[in-house]
Amino acid sequence: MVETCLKVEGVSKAIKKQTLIEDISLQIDKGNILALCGGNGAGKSTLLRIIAGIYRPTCGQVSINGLQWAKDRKAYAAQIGFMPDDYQFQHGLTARETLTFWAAIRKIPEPAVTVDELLELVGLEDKDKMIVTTFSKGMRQRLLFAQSLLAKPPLLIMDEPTNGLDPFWMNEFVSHIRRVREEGHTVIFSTHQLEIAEQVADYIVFMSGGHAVGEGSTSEICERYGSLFGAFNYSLGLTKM
Ligand SMILES: Nc1ncnc2c1ncn2[C@@H]1O[C@H](COP(=O)(O)OP(=O)(O)OP(=O)(O)O)[C@@H](O)[C@H]1O
Repeated sequence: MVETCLKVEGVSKAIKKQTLIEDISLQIDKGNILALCGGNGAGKSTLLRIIAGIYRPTCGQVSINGLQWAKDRKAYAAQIGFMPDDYQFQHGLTARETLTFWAAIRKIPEPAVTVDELLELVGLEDKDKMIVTTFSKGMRQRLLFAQSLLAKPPLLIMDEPTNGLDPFWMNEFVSHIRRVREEGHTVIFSTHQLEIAEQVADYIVFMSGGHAVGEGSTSEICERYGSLFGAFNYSLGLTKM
């Protein structure tokens, strides 16, 4: 029987009378990958932050493996690894110290994946003593990706994970995410890179103006609209089919 990992039901968020997202519902079966696609300001990051427990929804609810943030924060937090799109790194810490620091904050005394393994996975093993604030954008992204895997969480939430990656690391990212899925993890990520979504996502949700404006399995969408790009333009009302 297929089990649901993530369930988002009627979620809206307003800040100071401005509606950021409205009445979003979606779900992901365990071991599947969902990509959120949409233009700038569509509401992707807002939705991911709500799922990660960083923002409280104004209404609606989110459950991960049956757990809700409001009812049991600790158990909910243990379900997730979050890769933010923008992060101010702790000043003065090396790459190794940064991962150890996050493991301590998340109370992972013996991480499921060791810091050495993670540094190697993201190709930073020989940069482990470098101060992270001197890293390039792509190197920072790779370190953020590594930290999201620290606890080998059931649900990985990633905001623009391939932003700033060079073509080699973009391919590596695709391989890592496929491996993560093979290990039974569930993934939700946002991206502007439709080719990445096409390569790894089982399911796509298009967002525009804070609403979910189209969704379907990647293969169905590509068959129906010719490509994700065609569906993206259609979902934004840029082309008529
Ligand atoms: N803290 C906030 N306070 C007020 N408005 C916000 C806040 N955060 C985001 N917004 C607004 O909410 C809307 C959705 O923003 P969000 O960052 O979720 O979009 P996005 O789809 O992730 O965009 P992008 O692709 O450009 O990263 C935008 O209009 C943005 O200006």
